[in-house]
Amino acid sequence: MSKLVLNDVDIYYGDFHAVQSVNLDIPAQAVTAFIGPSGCGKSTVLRTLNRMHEVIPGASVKGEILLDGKNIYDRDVDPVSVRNTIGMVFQKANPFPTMSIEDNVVAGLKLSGEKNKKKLKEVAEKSLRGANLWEEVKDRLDKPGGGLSGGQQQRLCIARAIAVEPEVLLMDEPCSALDPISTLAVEDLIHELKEEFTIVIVTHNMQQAARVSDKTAFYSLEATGKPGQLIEFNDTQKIFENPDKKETEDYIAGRFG
Ligand SMILES: Nc1ncnc2c1ncn2[C@@H]1O[C@H](COP(=O)(O)OP(=O)(O)OP(=O)(O)O)[C@@H](O)[C@H]1O
Repeated sequence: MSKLVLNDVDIYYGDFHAVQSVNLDIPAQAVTAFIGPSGCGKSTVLRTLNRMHEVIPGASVKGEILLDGKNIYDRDVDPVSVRNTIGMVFQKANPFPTMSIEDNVVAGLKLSGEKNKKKLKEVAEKSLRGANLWEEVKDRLDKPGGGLSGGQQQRLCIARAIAVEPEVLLMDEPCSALDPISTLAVEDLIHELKEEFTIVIVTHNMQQAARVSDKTAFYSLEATGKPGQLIEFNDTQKIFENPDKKETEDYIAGRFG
């Protein structure tokens, strides 16, 4: 079943047409990877999926993006509620550095008015367990988030993202700042999280796309200044072993980009 459906999505930064006519069905409880050369619009498409694109001055989106069949760009939809349902994890782990580990995890819940200390503690533990970080931090929950290693900070950010119980998690190169061991820890986590969430991940690392994703969308662009396009979308295995388009094959084989 599709969780997110993009119908004829065009994306702009002011007059610049960054991405052209994307049609894509993102399946529920699976990992979908976005790959393609630099500047083809992977992050731009990702940010339209939870209405983060429009916070950039002059930025706009045309077309429809349906979440469970409802267009998230309809006038009656509150962008804040979209961002609660569709959480995001960024390239660089961005915990609040001086805030305690526990408070980092429940920051979003507190912001939405939750004050019950028992409930906050429960959610913190559940989310840290969910992010495979609990065992490493359970004895120092009151210590600053900034004191964790890079890989731990990224898992802390994932714990923070899942604490508000989203349905979809968007990840923009979540491992690009991590060492190989932390990367594997986050990849294992992504694998577990898809039981519960729909995940969309932008990655430059093709091995990573092949390892973690069920579906892969390959984007490209004809030339700098031209809009990015979705070239091919299919099962990850098919994209990597026997793509339909020559452009995809060239990119996967490292002949382009
Ligand atoms: N805030 C912005 N304002 C104007 N143009 C932007 C902005 N962000 C991105 N762009 C442009 O939109 C196009 C797509 O960028 P985007 O970052 O989505 O590509 P990408 O495929 O994610 O690239 P990379 O792999 O290098 O991160 C590029 O031409 C980029 O310069």
